[in-house]
Amino acid sequence: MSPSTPSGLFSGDYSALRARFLAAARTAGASLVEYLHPLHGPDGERLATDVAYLGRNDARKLMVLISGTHGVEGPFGSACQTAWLSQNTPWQLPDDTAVLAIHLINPWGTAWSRRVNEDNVDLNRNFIDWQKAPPKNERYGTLHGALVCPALEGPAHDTAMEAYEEVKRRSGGYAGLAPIIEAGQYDFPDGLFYGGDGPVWSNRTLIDILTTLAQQASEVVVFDLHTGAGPYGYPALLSVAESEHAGLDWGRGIFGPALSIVVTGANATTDTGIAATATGYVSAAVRTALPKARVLPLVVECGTLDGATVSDAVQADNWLHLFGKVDTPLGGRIKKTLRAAFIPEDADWQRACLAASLRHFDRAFADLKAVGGAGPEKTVPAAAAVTIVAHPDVNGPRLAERPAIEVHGIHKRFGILPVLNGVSVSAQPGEVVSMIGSSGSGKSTFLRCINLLEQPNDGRIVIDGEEIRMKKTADGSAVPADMRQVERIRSRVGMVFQNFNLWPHMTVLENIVEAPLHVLKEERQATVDHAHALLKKVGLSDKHAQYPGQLSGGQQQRAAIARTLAMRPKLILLDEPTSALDPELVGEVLRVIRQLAEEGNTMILVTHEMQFAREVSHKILFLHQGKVEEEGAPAEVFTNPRSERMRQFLARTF
Ligand SMILES: Nc1ncnc2c1ncn2[C@@H]1O[C@H](COP(=O)(O)OP(=O)(O)OP(=O)(O)O)[C@@H](O)[C@H]1O
Repeated sequence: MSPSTPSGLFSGDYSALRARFLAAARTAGASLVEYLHPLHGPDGERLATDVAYLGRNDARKLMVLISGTHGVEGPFGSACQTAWLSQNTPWQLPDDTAVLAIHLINPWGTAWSRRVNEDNVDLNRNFIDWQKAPPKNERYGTLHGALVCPALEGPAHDTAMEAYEEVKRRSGGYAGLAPIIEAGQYDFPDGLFYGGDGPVWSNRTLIDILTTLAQQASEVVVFDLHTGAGPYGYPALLSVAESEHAGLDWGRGIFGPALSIVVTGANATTDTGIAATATGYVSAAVRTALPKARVLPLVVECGTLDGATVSDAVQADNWLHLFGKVDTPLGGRIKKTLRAAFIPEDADWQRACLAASLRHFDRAFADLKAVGGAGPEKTVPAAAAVTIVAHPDVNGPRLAERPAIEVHGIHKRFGILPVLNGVSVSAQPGEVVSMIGSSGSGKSTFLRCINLLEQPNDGRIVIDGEEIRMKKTADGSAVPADMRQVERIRSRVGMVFQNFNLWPHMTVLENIVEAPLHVLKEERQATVDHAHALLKKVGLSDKHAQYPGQLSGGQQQRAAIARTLAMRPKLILLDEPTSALDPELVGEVLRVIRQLAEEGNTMILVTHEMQFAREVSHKILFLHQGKVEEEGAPAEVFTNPRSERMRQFLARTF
């Protein structure tokens, strides 16, 4: 891979970055350790920080590369790591020298295109000494109200803007404000440059990685890879320190005037574009974590747009996550602006930043190898990779995962006929819940209430953390308060019906691409490619040009499942997906559903296929006359049913 052709290396897609890095690390012969993050990415993907280690475990000289401290900047650091690992293949290392590449230390931020982490924490302000009270930033407090204003327009917005502009004028423009705002603050969890209230997951993970894999080293060079400050396309090489230390002289010796040293402090200044007033940098953390080593902490900082523009983009993104919605046109624009402020879609910028960074790595690495005399270099065996899956959280409580769906106390009447009498269910991401029960017990009605194909008369529905807002009508029953919200949430919930519901006048392919093109406004070619991939997955590659009427029932249902998956749903509801099929066609549809379960899709399944429900589900709900009569793990419910009704039902159906 040549740095003159970086196309694709800077992709904003977390999974693509990860796949490229892992492939490069494996080819280089690295051992890999995966630190799983407790949360998922926007497409439901598992998030992790990947760690590649090249060389002997007892190597006393170590080069460390860290990417993604600020999530949205991750594509730059990832590109550097991937290109450097690839460029040096086959790897020649002396016995005493090793390389440690820490890929996307804030994986949530990269996956969700945020500078901060999942708790709105700026990781580069989080590495403070938490035994002491966090630093105070009184002047940020005076600006907070103007920086975090809920209104985008109108009098409240105008007042906030006037206040902000006034302080900016008095400070001599954004350059005067930046040292206040970017110094970090520990009092406003919804604010900018928030440092947190304790060590966050990425902090604990970085320290665990260094403690586990770097303790043996006595000479350590660390690169932390950033974008967004300094002049456009000119990567600056910095070393950030709270005071002079031996590593800084080492850095001066290697890089001479090319290295800018930034000594931080309450009133410190720098013209590098970063905040000299801040504390809690990664650079401080690596020195604290490796107290016995001489550490040279380096930062590569690639300038993009001017400071005020980058700051506006960060501020807008903070507004979006506090008060707006990401999946709206405005949300899309804010995200695009934020990404462009940190990773310009400009091949020249990307090429220049990548090439300069790789030169810095080469230069530092050559010096590191020479420290104390360079030993003979040996080729790293290509098959040395050992994959260890590390547990995600070693030092603190694991963050609770947000349920994919929570439904509380649903009531539904048809006229005077009560059908659902307070039914509740919840499913964690990746769980399959099956609803069983006699005909007429309310299973399908419940499923249809979840995505408001039927309007429940009472109850609460929370999908992927967002509650469907309801209001009461004159007769006291509840109806959705905002149909646009319902439409938006519905687009995240896939439904597979008993009778397939394919459009008869459209080909299979047209059926699949219809909603992604018109509802999600996806780009045509990408949608068509995705549709073909889904048809392959459900075993219908050769049927894309046929009309539903030309397919068997089993094939139609598999096409309907592909159509549901094309919307990349967070949750899939399946309403008796096999009950309209001839018995010999049931198996092919169940196989596809089983595959979806194994791939970690969250599903609620209404079915009469008891054996299948038992095998595939995490939880079973038995409904009787509109109430949950029994609920539990399949092994419990099917083997030791508690209620007499459940026993009778099983006796009839098994
Ligand atoms: N639109 C409707 N109007 C009036 N009654 C309805 C309507 N939909 C369902 N019902 C009634 O609500 C009750 C529950 O029906 P539902 O289809 O939810 O049950 P089910 O458990 O899914 O049954 P099955 O397993 O037979 O599909 C039934 O008595 C049904 O007749």
